[in-house]
Amino acid sequence: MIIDVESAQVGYEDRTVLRGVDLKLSAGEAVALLGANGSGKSTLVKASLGLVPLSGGTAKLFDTPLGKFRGWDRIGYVPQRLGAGGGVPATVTEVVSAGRLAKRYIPFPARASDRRIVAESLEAVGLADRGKDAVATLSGGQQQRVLIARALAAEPDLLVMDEPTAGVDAANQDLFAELLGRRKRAGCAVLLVAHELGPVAGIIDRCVVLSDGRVVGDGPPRQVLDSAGHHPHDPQAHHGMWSAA
Ligand SMILES: Nc1ncnc2c1ncn2[C@@H]1O[C@H](COP(=O)(O)OP(=O)(O)OP(=O)(O)O)[C@@H](O)[C@H]1O
Repeated sequence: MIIDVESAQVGYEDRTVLRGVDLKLSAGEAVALLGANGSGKSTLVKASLGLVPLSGGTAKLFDTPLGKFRGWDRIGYVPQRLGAGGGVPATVTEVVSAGRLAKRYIPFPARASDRRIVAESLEAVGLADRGKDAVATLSGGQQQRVLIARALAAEPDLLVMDEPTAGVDAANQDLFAELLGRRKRAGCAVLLVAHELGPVAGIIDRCVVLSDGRVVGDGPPRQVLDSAGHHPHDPQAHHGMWSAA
């Protein structure tokens, strides 16, 4: 099992945000994490990676309890949004090259093999011609694609992406889906937080739906989305998610 979270509980200050959540992800499997704003999707992702502490339950990565896990170079993680950034204007290529850091001791100058995969990753997200540009000069959607390219450049065994296609246009979402499919076929496990599946729907094996810190659906996309689409209590909360799937 690549991710194995059982009965996870997480709270911020005095608020409970995850209330006993299970999440399992196998090699070569792609899971979409769905749910309304504030349902706990990002928190579950962070808890799975040890970025927020569990107050209850257990979490393993690659069959290893989080506390003992050392294989961070096997994981590509794209957080929700690129931070506002400090004073040094990083270029697009630098940010993507950082995805190779975990693979080696001395980061620069990059080896030819590193440069090749950085270039391929940029090409795959449609940014081949922007490599020398400062990241800050890119649009929000383009910056998001820089982070996606960085995660891909690390050739991870687990890709975790929090709303990777927010702000990415339709053509590039197709490209992204294709790329994700390729990684998956190479045996990579994929965990995706999404509001809408869009073009990515075709490569998703399973959807896990969160509501108020609990799993309320877990199964093949069709099945989960159909049943949730007929949810009697809160149709508005899921509006848009179903229509795209
Ligand atoms: N660092 C934090 N400190 C305090 N509360 C937090 C923190 N991070 C998240 N929360 C709260 O926890 C709840 C779950 O947030 P989370 O980001 O996990 O949800 P989400 O499903 O990913 O939402 P969204 O779709 O809006 O990103 C929200 O009510 C949020 O305000």
